[in-house]
Amino acid sequence: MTMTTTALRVTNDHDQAVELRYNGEAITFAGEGAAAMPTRDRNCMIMLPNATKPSAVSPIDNHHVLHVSAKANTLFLNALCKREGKKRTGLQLVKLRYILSSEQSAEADRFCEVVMAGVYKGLVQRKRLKVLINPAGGQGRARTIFDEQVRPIFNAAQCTVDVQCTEYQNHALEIAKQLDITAYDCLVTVSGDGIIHEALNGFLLREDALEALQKVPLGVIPAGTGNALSICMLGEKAGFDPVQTALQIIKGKPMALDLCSVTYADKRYYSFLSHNYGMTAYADLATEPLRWMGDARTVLGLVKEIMARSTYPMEAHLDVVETDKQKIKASYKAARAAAANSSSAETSPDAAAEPCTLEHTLPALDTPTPESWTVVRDDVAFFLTSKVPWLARGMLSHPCALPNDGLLDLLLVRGNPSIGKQLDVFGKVEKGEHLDSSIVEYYKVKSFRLRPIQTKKKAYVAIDGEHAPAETFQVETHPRLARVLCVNDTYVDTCPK
Ligand SMILES: Nc1ncnc2c1ncn2[C@@H]1O[C@H](COP(=O)(O)OP(=O)(O)OP(=O)(O)O)[C@@H](O)[C@H]1O
Repeated sequence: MTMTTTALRVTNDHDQAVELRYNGEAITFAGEGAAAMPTRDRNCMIMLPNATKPSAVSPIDNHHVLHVSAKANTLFLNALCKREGKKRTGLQLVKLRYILSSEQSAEADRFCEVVMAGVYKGLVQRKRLKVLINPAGGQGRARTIFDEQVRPIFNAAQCTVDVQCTEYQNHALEIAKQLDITAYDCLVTVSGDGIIHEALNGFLLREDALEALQKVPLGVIPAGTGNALSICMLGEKAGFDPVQTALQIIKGKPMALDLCSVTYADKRYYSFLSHNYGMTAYADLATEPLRWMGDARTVLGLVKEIMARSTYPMEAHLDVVETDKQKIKASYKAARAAAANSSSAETSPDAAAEPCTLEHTLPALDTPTPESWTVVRDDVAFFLTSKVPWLARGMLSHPCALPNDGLLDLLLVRGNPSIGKQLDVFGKVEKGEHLDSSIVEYYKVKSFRLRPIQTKKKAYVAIDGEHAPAETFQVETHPRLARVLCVNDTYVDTCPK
């Protein structure tokens, strides 16, 4: 269906006429004064409509228009536009100002209304954001990243921004637990995956946990060392970009996320990323004193483990759904296509889905698992389940993971394969090509129980990248329990051929 074009004639301050045209998909500029010379301020490029050079910003598509309004004879148009210049990439905040005549007020209001309805179709305008910044996250740059790159974009979109810095470990959990869920449209984390883990667990400690998780989606600004969720939503480059991720919060739709309950003998909490045992857990946790090395520390840890031919004994009980790699790849492709179809339909993709519940269905930890479950009793190089395809930049460990299929992807390497074969697997993990290796098993599982078997060598368990006891625990997936603002229908396409 083609939409009629709405137009508004304005003038720049050189008295040149400019016609703004909106066709339902983009704003374009025409007329004598359409050209504009960019002038920069500290945080944004302000296009002053009084110069003569042609503007490179037109057309501005719906996705990139943040706000348009008319007030006291001025039309304000805020957008994110491609940066100009050879070395520049990415998006930059642009603010345009035009002059309206006094008779134009009603016409300008109508124009703004049409544009705002179009560029925010199906979305919440002027979101009320609760922003949690971890000043200790990443290299301690979260506050600066937010103030310099993110806040100006939220302001330009006329969002209400309520900022709070986390002051100690689990502070984000406390804040989410107490949050007034009627006051906010989104809980934004400015840090790494650790703060997201805390916020989700805070929501889950509430009496109204389900309502809170559904009503207040997460928004993710990557400012930590590990930003797995952000990478999975936007890719390795844009997922690390504060501007692209700020736009995602403004223009994203809530995407359902499965969560997992993790049960130990004495506690239960929730995870959203991974459950890790063996050399991959060692590489993550035992190398923490080498943080100064950056990402290289985990590579070093893995190489050390492979060279030492380390194995870790364990007993795993698995509620297996699929073990055939080709079938898993085929259903991954089908699920991606289905997500795209349902999001292009008029009804929201969530409408067709089963309502989520918080019910725990697994047998107690000290009772046997169902007979239908598969038992793996073996020495393993590692046992790594994940809800996300990328666990870190350059680590596409679970290329068939989906945000809301109700399943975990298990990556398993048993026994003690040759050093060459193991190095080959880790060499290929960057692009997810390790899946086809003969030593890699890749399953879809619904739930599992893992019993690490103690030996003289210290064993590590990492849950969502954090230390967890190397004791028996079980994990159950809870489909579609949380929501996160995402500009795509599902995670970016990661499945190899
Ligand atoms: N003010 C604070 N001072 C110290 N630690 C904090 C503070 N606020 C939050 N934290 C803790 O910082 C930890 C790391 O947070 P997060 O994972 O989000 O960032 P990160 O840079 O990716 O960290 P890491 O590399 O440790 O995973 C969390 O355990 C959180 O509880």
